[in-house]
Amino acid sequence: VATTDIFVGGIFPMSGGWSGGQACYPAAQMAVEDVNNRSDILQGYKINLVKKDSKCDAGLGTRKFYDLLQDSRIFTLLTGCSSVSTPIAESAYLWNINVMAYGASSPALSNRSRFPSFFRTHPSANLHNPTRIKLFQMFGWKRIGIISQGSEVFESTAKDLRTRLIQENMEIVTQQSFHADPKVAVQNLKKVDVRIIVGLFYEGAARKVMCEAFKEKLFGNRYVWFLIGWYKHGWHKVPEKGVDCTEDEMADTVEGHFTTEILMLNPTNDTTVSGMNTQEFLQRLSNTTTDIHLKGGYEEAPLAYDAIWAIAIALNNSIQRLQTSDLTRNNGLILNDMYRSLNASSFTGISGTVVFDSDGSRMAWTKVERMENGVYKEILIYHAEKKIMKRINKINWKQPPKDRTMTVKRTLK
Ligand SMILES: CC1(C)CO[C@@H](CC(=O)O)CN1
Repeated sequence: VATTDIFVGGIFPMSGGWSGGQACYPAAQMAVEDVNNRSDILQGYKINLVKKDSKCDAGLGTRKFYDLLQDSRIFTLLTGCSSVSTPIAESAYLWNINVMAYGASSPALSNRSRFPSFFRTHPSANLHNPTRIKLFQMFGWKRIGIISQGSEVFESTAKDLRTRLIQENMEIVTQQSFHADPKVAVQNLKKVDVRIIVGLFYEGAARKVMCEAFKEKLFGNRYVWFLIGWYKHGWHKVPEKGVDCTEDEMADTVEGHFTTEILMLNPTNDTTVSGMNTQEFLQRLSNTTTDIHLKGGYEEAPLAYDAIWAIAIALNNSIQRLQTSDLTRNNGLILNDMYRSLNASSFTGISGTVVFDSDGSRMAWTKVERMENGVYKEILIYHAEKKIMKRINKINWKQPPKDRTMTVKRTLK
């Protein structure tokens, strides 16, 4: 049977701020191979992934998008990095192209009017916020401080967190932001005696913030820090320019902090739409590249694998309604039909159930860990959309710290 070739563009960051293409490209290739080997999906069609390297740079990514546009057979695109996905997703619909981001976390991308044909298997960074709020409610914390690094993804996340805190009648005692040096921001946190603090910054800045916290004595069992869970293992022990705290001082400061992160690997052992479970996927992935677990984007590889499946399943629905000649970006037929199919996606992927919200963003499980005796302990997982919480381990504290200095009410004799 003659097969019709389908060409999917793929822009992968093989280096740069987030070098996620190193593990995500092999994962996407694996999905292309698996889909092409199935007789029950896209029967008579063969997917071809046309790869470009963006180096996680917006300018280069835009040039690579332009290069892919020279191939008129391409009508769907995979992208990584928020900085690269944003300019592409802003204009792709003008060429009748659907965009599926496996590696873009910026909350700003959840905006249908600005990104009409954008979907992502990578959840928005905002997904951490309902989980943070859930923990505040569990422990009766209503006075919250926020300290964020001045980059778009963290400013947007802080804005969303503020909105949610106000909705929950919680008090934002202060919001401090910084660019390079967090010293003043941390001093300002100390001044207002805030005890529950959410930190939104990259890993390098986290080392600077926590050293300043040590100097301001903004740590210990009267304080609770919420940091981000995707820093690399032992992040607080890595030497950092401008950080003069010792390893022990850093260890004392980070002891007891919580982290939130988005689960990118299906937490169950379900058999997924591909026929594999997560362990089989990880085994096959490790066979594609030596030491792939040390490469950029290893955590996000399931998102890239599922991005291809999301496109294949949507396309499989669309070709029931369209002709092969309609698989082109010369008209809006496949753009609109695939958009409809993607909107209705709901399948069990390696990264969990793949469902997109009305802005094309992925819902997913989040995980809470706490550093106890210098080691991260899994506390619970939480699904904000399903409102399901699964506890894993107990927290090792006598009682939760208070969110303010408790003034003892003097009873008049
Ligand atoms: C969890 C992380 C590291 C957040 O940034 C994403 C990259 C980006 O949003 O540019 C990749 N995944």
